[in-house]
Amino acid sequence: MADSAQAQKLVYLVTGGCGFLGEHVVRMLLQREPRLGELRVFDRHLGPWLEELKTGPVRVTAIQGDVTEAHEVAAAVAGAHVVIHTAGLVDVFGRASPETIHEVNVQGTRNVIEACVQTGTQFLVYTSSMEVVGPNTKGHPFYRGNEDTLYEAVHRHPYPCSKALAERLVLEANGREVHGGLPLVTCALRPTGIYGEGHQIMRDFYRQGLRLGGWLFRAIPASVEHGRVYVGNVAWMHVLAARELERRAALMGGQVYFCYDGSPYKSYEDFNMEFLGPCGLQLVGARPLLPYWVLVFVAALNALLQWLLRPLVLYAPLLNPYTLAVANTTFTVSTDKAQRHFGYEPLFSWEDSRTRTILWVQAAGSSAQ
Ligand SMILES: NC(=O)C1=CN([C@@H]2O[C@H](COP(=O)(O)OP(=O)(O)OC[C@H]3O[C@@H](n4cnc5c(N)ncnc54)[C@H](O)[C@@H]3O)[C@@H](O)[C@H]2O)C=CC1
Ligand SMILES: C[C@H](CCCC(C)(C)O)[C@H]1CC[C@H]2[C@@H]3[C@H](O)CC4=CC(=O)CC[C@]4(C)[C@H]3CC[C@]12C
Repeated sequence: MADSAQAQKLVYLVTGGCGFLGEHVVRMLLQREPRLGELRVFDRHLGPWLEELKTGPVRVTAIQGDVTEAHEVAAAVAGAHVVIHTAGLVDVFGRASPETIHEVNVQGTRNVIEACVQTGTQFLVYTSSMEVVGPNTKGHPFYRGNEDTLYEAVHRHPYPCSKALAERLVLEANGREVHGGLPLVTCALRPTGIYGEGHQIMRDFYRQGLRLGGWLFRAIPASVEHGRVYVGNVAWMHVLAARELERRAALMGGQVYFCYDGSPYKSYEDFNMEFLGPCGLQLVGARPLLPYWVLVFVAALNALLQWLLRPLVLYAPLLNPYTLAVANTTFTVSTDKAQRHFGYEPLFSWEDSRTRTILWVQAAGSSAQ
């Protein structure tokens, strides 16, 4: 009986499977989930790289769909054993409207939950974010905190608001009866700032540095620590959590886990230099070159320009009051909850993560020339 249960092949669905994190989750499942029988990759935009995966031993089904369309989600979820819901609109730059962010991140998540309930899918892993906790609007530091650290989570920006609401929906859905009578088991993983192969903002910083003759200019004090985690380890954590939800339902159901690994605690810019430095860039200044009030002023000006220009053109620079506050507030985690609850250990050391990211930045940078 135990043998036949072990031999059972499972159907996994990854929403947002063609995004930065989603692609790593998809590839990790194919490499490291022995019970995988079929992998459904659901995304609004399917990547051409999916084709090469279709020649392997696991059946890979690409599904072009929108999480805001309940019927499309239900069709994709039907018959799946496990859903990893990573699709989301990651926008802190004002590219999308608050309504669209809410629709994708909150209503999309509601659709995924309801689809699980209607079709009898029992296991749901949700990609949440550190942003559901903070940094808060008051700029309070969160220093080496864990899942139980008390922190005043106050959100105003549409992205963290939407992630917090969606996470709550997922956690509250734990224990709901799904079609067939069994309970839904859910958990939420909260990555800090993810980096690694495919990280577009890192690539943009690299290209910007190249345009400026190899220089980047420090804007944030080196003393402000920003939590970062390697994409391969975040993907591995999703795969392990999804695998262990069944065996450890009572312990893991309804729980949140920060994503962590051995990446060093550094400021956002100093951390990026771990990769951009070996690619030939230099960060100028031991201290920020501009006084903080100038950055606050430019960020506010950018927000005003975005609002004024919106009828004519989309103006969405990296610097705005929200991104400045996030980059300028210490937020780091120190926890072993995922290790205690489901045996997570980072698959990639810091050295591996760093080397892989450097190689990718070099390749991505040269392909831009
Ligand atoms: N990038 C980061 O540093 C962090 C990301 N996260 C979360 O991780 C998840 C993945 O983020 P990334 O990979 O960075 O973003 P991404 O933008 O690269 O990937 C998101 C994927 O979701 C898909 N998607 C968006 N709207 C959709 C819709 N309506 N229907 C179907 N698919 C849709 C996109 O096409 C994309 O492939 C998100 O839920 C995000 O909130 C959490 C913490 C940090
Ligand atoms: C773009 C910011 C850095 C620019 C600062 C400037 C203009 C002074 O150089 C990024 C700083 C921190 C990033 C965010 C953070 O890593 C946490 C995140 C979690 C998520 O769930 C989504 C992405 C993000 C909000 C991430 C976005 C870019 C930064 C704000």
